[in-house]
Amino acid sequence: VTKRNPKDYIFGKVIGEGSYSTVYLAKDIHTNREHAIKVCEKQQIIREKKREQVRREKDALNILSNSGSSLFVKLYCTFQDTERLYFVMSYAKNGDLLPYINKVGSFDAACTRFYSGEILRALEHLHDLNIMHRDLKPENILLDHNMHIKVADFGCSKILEQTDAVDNQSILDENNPRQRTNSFVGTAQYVSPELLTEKTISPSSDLWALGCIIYQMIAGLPPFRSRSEYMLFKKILNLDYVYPDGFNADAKDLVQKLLVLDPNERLGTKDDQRYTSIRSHPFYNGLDFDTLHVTNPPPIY
Ligand SMILES: NC(=O)Nc1ccc2c(c1)=C(Cc1cc(-c3cccc(C(=O)NCCN4CCCCC4)c3)c[nH]1)C(=O)N=2
Repeated sequence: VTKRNPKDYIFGKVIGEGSYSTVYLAKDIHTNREHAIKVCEKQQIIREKKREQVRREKDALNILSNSGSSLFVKLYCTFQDTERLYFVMSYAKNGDLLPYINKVGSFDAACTRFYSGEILRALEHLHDLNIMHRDLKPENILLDHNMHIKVADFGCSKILEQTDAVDNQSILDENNPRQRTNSFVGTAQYVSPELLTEKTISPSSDLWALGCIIYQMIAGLPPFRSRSEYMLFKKILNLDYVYPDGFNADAKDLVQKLLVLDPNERLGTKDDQRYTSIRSHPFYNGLDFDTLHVTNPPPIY
């Protein structure tokens, strides 16, 4: 197969922007298929010391693209020219989850169950592949033409190498030193306490973010908010958040079991098979996780 180049695509509107990348809607002139092409400026990557992140993103996307799951954006191909790197990925026509939460203010229980259930299935798949996302938030949960999710943006992801061997089971073992990472990752409102303090890396940090997202689907805003990042981190470390009146009681119980300061005590971290204890929480009563991908999503209104 000949290597693609920018001339194989008609570039359209900008559909995403990052500190060192821009995502364009583009059409492949040979297949007429629409793609999202993430274009990274090489100079910017070097200036921002993001080479490691770009490499991790490509490695994670390659593993996921060959894993057979439709719950993630697929990486079709990559190429480069003198100034830029190009990642050709799936185009999710309906954009990300955040404008939908903002548009309706609050998801009803059926929508919260369905969409948090799809995110849970994505985390089961991701963590079973020893990959952590580490920047899970509504803006990184995309919606395809059928309104099913596709998780995007693996720029903060970490593939747990054999040497790390850090997953929730192994860090339960007292004499297993916690792995430390020196790079702060993620978005402030959704970052877990252990990433703020010991810099521990564990899949459990994505379960904390899931708790924040479930809260936000129902309350309309994330649980921890402040204009100052320092105050925001203080609130996270003090578990300083409140449930609005009328918050679904089962969802509240589930969020309380995910927004736990100790990453080893979060619901799901002791499961032999991920994440049976979250799937069996009363909030998900009646939801068939194994057919979610072929179920028509409930309308968001
Ligand atoms: N950092 C990254 O890697 N980012 C990526 C990667 C892959 C990718 C990606 C980002 C995508 C982002 C994206 C953005 C959009 C988009 C942008 C602008 C407008 C819209 C849009 O109007 N969608 C209709 C949905 N609206 C939403 C609000 C309520 C009414 C209806 C979609 C569609 N897909 C994508 O499709 N594929």
